[in-house]
Amino acid sequence: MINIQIQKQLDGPEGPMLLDLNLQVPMGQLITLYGPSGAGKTTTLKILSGLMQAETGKIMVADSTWLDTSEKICLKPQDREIGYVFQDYALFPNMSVRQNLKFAQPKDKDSGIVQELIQIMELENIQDRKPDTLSGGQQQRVALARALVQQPKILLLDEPLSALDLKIRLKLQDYLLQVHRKYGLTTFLISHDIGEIHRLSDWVVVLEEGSVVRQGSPSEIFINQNLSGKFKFKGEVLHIEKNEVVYIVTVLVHNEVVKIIAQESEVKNLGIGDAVIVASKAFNPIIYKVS
Ligand SMILES: Nc1ncnc2c1ncn2[C@@H]1O[C@H](COP(=O)(O)OP(=O)(O)OP(=O)(O)O)[C@@H](O)[C@H]1O
Repeated sequence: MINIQIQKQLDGPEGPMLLDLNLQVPMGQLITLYGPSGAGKTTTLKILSGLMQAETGKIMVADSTWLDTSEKICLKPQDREIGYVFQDYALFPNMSVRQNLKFAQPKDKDSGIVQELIQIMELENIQDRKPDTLSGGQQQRVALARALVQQPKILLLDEPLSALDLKIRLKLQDYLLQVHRKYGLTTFLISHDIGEIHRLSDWVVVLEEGSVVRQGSPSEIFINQNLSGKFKFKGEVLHIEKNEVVYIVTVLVHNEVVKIIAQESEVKNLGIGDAVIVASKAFNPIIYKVS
């Protein structure tokens, strides 16, 4: 179990904001932090990694205490067995792919891991190249491999795929799931992409203004939302994207872009540019064509 209880005063988007979390998650899961900009998602990952300090709090990972402000315990980032991947790849530009991985490898750890990750992440053909000769997707594969060379228990992913186009993103999601499972990691992902969250996550934690406002499985969070009142509005279909089990329909309503989860039967006759009504039905939004 990972037990996170942290408090930190932040300068929120609309003034002072208290990041105040009390979160328990089982080891081995892929947990997504979801929520509006400025909610405190990145700060949470930074405090977990030890790159930023909480004012008060406690972080327990299985039996080990990473942080306990009342006991003045605060493990250094390098002692926390964490791998971190950001949106920008932050690779060493003067080193080849293999050298980037070798450099990250702890001296006392298994030397076979670099070769293993080169194979898993399919980096053989680019292992002697420098990062600036690689595409974004290739660089992000290297960044992921480099984080895993350290054989972390916990992988922190701060919107690692958001700069990539959809096709590459889907491929990278497969790599992510593969390594998450193979190495028995506990992974914290920040993502705004509902399709990605559905594909990858076991558990979703929704943060707003520094607090957890909801948590549950992706379906509980995005499909079975209990909407309090009925609503109905007209819009235009901008995009339809198939996820493994559902469709995500992007609809323009006035100046708002809204994403709706829909079943196959609901999108069968829908096309880009169609006028639609988005309405609540028995607490779940449904979508249907009006012209
Ligand atoms: N060291 C700090 N001290 C005070 N305020 C901070 C500090 N670091 C970040 N903040 C503020 O805390 C708020 C939350 O930032 P954070 O980066 O955690 O949000 P986020 O949910 O990751 O947002 P986004 O989705 O835009 O990346 C922001 O308003 C930010 O300006």
